[in-house]
Amino acid sequence: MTEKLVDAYHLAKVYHLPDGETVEVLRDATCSVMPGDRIAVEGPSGSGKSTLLTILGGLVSPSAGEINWPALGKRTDLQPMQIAFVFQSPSLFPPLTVLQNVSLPLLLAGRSTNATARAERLLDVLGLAGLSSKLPEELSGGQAQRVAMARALVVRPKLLIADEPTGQLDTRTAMVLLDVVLDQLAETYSALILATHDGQVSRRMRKRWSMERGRVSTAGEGGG
Ligand SMILES: Nc1ncnc2c1ncn2[C@@H]1O[C@H](COP(=O)(O)OP(=O)(O)OP(=O)(O)O)[C@@H](O)[C@H]1O
Repeated sequence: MTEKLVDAYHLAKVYHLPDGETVEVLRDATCSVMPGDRIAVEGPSGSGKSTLLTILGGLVSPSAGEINWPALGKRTDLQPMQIAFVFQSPSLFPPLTVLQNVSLPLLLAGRSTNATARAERLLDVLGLAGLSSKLPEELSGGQAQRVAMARALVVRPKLLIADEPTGQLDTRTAMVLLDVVLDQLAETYSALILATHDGQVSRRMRKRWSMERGRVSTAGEGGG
């Protein structure tokens, strides 16, 4: 039987603000992710998409509920090789070149053999080879976003979690990026969870979850 990558029950996330107020930004979220899944998470700004993604990826603990990663192991086993993230604002290391940024996760994980060659190949398929020796400060927002995607893919993660990864891209570039990402993930039957406001991007996913004021509906699982 194929094991789930993520198995989450009745997740909630509550923040206690300095003024004493309590905000419940995630409520009763039950969902799971299987190998090979393609999931779009849609919903208005502030509905809780980023919160859900960081919890599913093990970066943030829920205030209530239960989450497990049956096929991946314990929370401490998840990063950097099993679950990779692309954050809303690209988080490249300023002093490192593009090529160094992309190969870094492999070096940190002790997989230095062929790290540079793998990073170069990914930059090439993403159409970014010409940027290899540039520093992050020399990149446009969209270029930085695509470099961050290369850095996430370089480890061949079992699950890629991407928070609005095409937000700064024109539609054509976004679609080309998505083609490459889906091809790369298909090689290892890896899953993708992607938060997006872009209907064209979300239509490329097989499943669609929608969020509204902290609640997630997975009714769109059959779609696409
Ligand atoms: N650390 C925090 N402390 C307090 N409130 C927070 C914190 N992080 C997020 N929130 C609140 O949680 C709610 C959900 O935020 P979240 O970033 O998950 O939404 P989102 O759907 O991803 O929004 P967007 O589409 O604008 O990125 C928002 O009201 C936000 O202000």
